[in-house]
Amino acid sequence: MTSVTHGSRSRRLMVVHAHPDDESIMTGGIIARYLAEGAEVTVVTCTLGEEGEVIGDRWAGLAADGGADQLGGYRVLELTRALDALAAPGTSLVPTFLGGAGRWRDSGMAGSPAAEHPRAFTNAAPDEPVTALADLILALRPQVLVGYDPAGTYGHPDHVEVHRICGAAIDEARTRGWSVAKHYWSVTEATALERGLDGVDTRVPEGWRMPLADELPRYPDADITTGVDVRDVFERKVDALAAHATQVTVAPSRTEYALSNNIVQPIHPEEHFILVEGALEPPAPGERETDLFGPSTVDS
Ligand SMILES: CC(=O)N[C@H]1[C@@H](O[C@@H]2[C@H](O)[C@H](O)[C@@H](O)[C@H](O)[C@H]2O)O[C@H](CO)[C@@H](O)[C@@H]1O
Ligand SMILES: [Zn+2]
Repeated sequence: MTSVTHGSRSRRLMVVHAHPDDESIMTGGIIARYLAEGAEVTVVTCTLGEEGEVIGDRWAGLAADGGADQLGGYRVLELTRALDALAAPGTSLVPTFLGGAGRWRDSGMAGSPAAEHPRAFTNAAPDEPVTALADLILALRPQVLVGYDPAGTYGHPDHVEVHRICGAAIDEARTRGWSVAKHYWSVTEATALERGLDGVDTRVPEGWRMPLADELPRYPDADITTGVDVRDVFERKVDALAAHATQVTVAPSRTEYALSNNIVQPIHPEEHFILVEGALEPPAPGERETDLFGPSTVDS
């Protein structure tokens, strides 16, 4: 049966991410905004982030490399805290790990020996994570699914795999009875990046540095189909970033952050997306959607 869903109560959003911290970095605003508007939001995380570097001394001993290899468990706590920060009063949000917590492991940056680990996400049998995600789609029936672009955001192998499994799982779910109405890639808009970095160099926190000219990923403005204003939930997004304290440091200004590489990155008040397929009413050339669900979403 097909019905047109306008009310936010029937809106169901699924965001799919590689590691704990990506959800807040790339989609913290839309998670908080749509939750606050009454939508059901599912944050799928594919690994525990076991291979992350650790900011600061307090938890450095948890790292995989030369440490106790307990960082993954600790990042579950950080993710739980971040999702709490994004959830408006009266709403709740808990982690959903693809395949269950611990099923797949952080593969490390490109070239890392961590990719050889038997549970490494990029070492999985190709169809396993796809079917696991399709199972979640069939169970939760999101009208909108947000994943990553083909480059895997900045080329991280786990991000590239998230891109692959999202497209494949949407296809599999369609054959098994649920059509995701709209599939987006979460990306950074070039102008938003430039605007966010403008003027920051005069107040870069001690030890941080400005990014080199093309160091941070971005897409030309013309490629962006959708921009969602998240200013109303901006402080929640900042608090969620701060919850990932082994991975993210928020600047005193609360308008920039840095990962363990100490490269300044803006915290964006608008989040940008590329609509991949399934648009009921694709935006006219040169125009942009401002709502992932758009004026109406078919809830088939
Ligand atoms: C945002 C993100 O995807 N972080 C990943 C990434 O972490 C980066 C990596 O350690 C890199 O070497 C550092 O320079 C950078 O500062 C880190 O953010 O890769 C990690 C390992 O796979 C992953 O755990 C982390 O979530
Ligand atoms: Zn990541």
